[in-house]
Amino acid sequence: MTPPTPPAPTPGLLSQACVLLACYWLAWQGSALFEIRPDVSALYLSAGLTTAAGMIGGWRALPLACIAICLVRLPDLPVVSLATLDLAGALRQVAVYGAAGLYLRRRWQRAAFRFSLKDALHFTVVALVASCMSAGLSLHIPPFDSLPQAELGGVFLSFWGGDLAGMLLLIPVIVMLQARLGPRRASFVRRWKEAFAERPGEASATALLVAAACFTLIVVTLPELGQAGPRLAILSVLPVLVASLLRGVLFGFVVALLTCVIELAPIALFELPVESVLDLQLRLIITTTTALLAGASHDDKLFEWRHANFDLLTGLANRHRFQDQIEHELMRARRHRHSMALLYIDLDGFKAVNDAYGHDAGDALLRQVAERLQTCVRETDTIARLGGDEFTIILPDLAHEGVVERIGHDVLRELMRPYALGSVTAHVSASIGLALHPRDGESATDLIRNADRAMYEAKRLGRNRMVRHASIALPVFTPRSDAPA
Ligand SMILES: Nc1nc2c(ncn2[C@@H]2O[C@H](COP(=O)(O)OP(=O)(O)OP(=O)(O)O)[C@@H](O)[C@H]2O)c(=O)[nH]1
Repeated sequence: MTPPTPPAPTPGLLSQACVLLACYWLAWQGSALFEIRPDVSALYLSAGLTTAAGMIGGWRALPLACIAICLVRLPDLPVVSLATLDLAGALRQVAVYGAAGLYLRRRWQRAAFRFSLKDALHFTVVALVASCMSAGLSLHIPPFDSLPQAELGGVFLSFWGGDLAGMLLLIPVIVMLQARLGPRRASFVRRWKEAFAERPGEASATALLVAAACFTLIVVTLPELGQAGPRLAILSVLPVLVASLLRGVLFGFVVALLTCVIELAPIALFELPVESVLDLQLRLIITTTTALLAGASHDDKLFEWRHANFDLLTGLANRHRFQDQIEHELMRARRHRHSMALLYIDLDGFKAVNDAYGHDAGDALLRQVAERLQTCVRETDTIARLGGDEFTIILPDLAHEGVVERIGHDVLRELMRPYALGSVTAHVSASIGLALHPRDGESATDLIRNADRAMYEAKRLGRNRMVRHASIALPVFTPRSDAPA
């Protein structure tokens, strides 16, 4: 049996506190950079950070967050006001956004790999409600509680807009960084590449995106647009919409962030006048919400398509896609009078790995098998996992049959190499059944059945070998497909 893998060391409280403090300092400075009216920031990143602290660290992180908020604001505020405004402000923030984070915690942990449309909607609504509550509470905190009635609306809106923009900008970034750049990055990149390879029109989509981005730059930065400028700037949401619909949340959000930077940076750098802070905040909110919702609907469709066509463990084609592909390749082979091969691969001794090292180790081995198979064939060949430890390879456009012998040999050699599974090393081999079109089967059904039979013959003969169907002396199923070579 494998010795249990030691748990990954968790960072200590002190280092967590330092990281949190550094994050709050950055968020505070980032928000201050966009303070376009005295005490009114276009976005308040601290709100998003507190929600993220609740989502990632749970309720234990919240007292720490409260202390961090007070500490980072200390140098920027007169000491007298600290006991009232700052502590009360920190408590308000932690109570509302921390609670929102705790509420989102379970959902976020489940949806760590992607924002589904449902999750994106849910998150947007929670952000909206939390920012409304927080802005409402702010009016009861000094010095805002002594403001005249007429000014309360403006204060409420600037708090609400800044907090909501800050949440919508920051939380998805944190969640996506956590989920996507973690240990599964490699498989994510592979899945991403595969998905792109599958989608046609990539070049025109990119051109469309570049055109939309240029349009935004012109709209947002050209002062000649004069009065129409601020109103037209809402069209800067266009590239975000295009990017999100074409490529999903992650890409859409990157474009949204760039768009927000393009909108905010000139204001902050050149101290340009801003007509209405709320307008600007609303644009940021609309931009980020568009990226989330449009991107999530794209990701949902992609997810469904992947589910229907790919094996989620290995990223290879699944049985359904394999069936489509073999029919398609057979049609091509008949039309061009090419021969085609089907390899039916079943691992030898895989159950023992599962039994000895556990299901997770078995899964890791299957993923490595998939990677190794990919090194043995061309990109145009189709590798599928039919289920369990059964794989198939379709080799279309065969120049001559000797190629199959070589590939079969490569596969056997590759799959025999030891598998490093964490702290243990496992060994398996493979039995391969080979059926060639047209000699070993005209139809997909014949070809699959005959390759499967040849694979069982390889097992019977002692495993770790490839057997060609035509070479087996087996009872005849159909006269044509079982004729000896
Ligand atoms: N880890 C893991 N195991 C799986 C998965 N799907 C099926 N299995 C297991 O794979 C094993 C396949 O059984 P067999 O094909 O009989 O295993 P084997 O030891 O290779 O036997 P031979 O094919 O006779 O050499 C079974 O124990 C299944 O429970 C999966 O997705 N992950």
